[in-house]
Amino acid sequence: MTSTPEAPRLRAISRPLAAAPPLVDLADAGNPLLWTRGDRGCVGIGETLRLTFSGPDRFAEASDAWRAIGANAEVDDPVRMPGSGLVALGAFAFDDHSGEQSVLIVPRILVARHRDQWWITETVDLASEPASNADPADPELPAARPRGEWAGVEFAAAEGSIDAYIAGVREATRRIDAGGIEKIVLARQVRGEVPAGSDLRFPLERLADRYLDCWTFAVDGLIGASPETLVRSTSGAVSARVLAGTRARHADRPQRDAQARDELLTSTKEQHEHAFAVQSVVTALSPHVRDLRTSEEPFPLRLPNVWHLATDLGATLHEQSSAIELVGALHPTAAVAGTPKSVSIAQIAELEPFDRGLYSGAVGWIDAAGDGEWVIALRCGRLGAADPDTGARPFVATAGGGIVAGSDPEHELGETVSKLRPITEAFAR
Ligand SMILES: C=C(O[C@@H]1C=C(C(=O)O)C=C[C@H]1O)C(=O)O
Repeated sequence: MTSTPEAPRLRAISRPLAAAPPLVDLADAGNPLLWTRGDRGCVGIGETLRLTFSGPDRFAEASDAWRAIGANAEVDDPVRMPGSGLVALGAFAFDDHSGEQSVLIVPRILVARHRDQWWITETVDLASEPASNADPADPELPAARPRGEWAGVEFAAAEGSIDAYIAGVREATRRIDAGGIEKIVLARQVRGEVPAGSDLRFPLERLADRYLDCWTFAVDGLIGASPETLVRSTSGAVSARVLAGTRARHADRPQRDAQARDELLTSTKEQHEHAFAVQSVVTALSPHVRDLRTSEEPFPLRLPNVWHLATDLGATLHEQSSAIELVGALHPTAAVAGTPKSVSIAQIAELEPFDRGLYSGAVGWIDAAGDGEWVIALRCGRLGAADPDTGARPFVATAGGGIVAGSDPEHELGETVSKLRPITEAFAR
């Protein structure tokens, strides 16, 4: 269901900038809207439009709504880059039946950077701002607000949740042994509390500085740094990165670390699981693209917390599919659901005692041309509503992994600890 039956009339004005402060500095301290990796990305300040979606058709409805908004918009964009002009940032829930809403947010001001090119976009809703309609002015770069407090967040697993996770992994392997399913991705959660007045730019800056091969994001309270590009679609070029297979890093013991990497590269089980994950993305993407190619051998992707087995895909878009349509076609991949897809989704609903919400859904951005970049919402947590007395906000982080025949529950638990590290460390004091 979309929350706006008729497309609003938006006006977006983009202008090049000579330079700007670091994107993180410009973000709102309490409700950041950010998408960044190295010398690229964007930050949103204020909100002109928020669309919400839910249910099994959330991607199709979002794609249609965005197309209508684009067709109805006045866009003045001499910058002409992917991500200039009218842009929305968004986050989509994992499950068709999630109680959490998927969103597209058009910020009032968007400051964006692509290497040494900077630009600013201001988007207004013409219905609610008739005065500015008469005399459109160039957008002004807002000043970065001074940093506030960061007292840190400590995380804990809810009582019984680790036992429940272990029992879930055991039951998943039992069901896999019984046949009809090869892989089920199971996750668990830890919870912390963000004190009132905390400046979320502290953890965001840590994520962005440490996880250089990841997209650091903050959209509607979903905060994290994901290594897995679901799809990037810019000017007809489509790419994706598939991850499956994980080992903890041993950054202070180089030999042990190299051994972990080699184990991952030579394990038949991991290679098999990885091939499945790649195949699921190839199958989903094929109807929309031509010249689909993959990196030859899975390569080891080194992140500060884990090694992953990775494959990069590239292709050419052969029809007018928007980035959100591609996301809808790909989601959920075997990396976050399992194989076969529909059976594994049903198993997750039975075996995980919580609604995943936006975790393992998709987070990214789309522009008026339908170009965009979306990652799988991993290595992240979600802020909840503030306590009316204390102002503190709950923050729930989720991480999981693929369970296959022979998976060891303790080992899987350890893997979730490694995958939670980006968040637990970035949010620490
Ligand atoms: C499910 C997660 O990660 C996914 C699962 C992986 C695995 O099972 O090896 C590896 C990378 C991700 O595709 C997570 O981080 O929560």
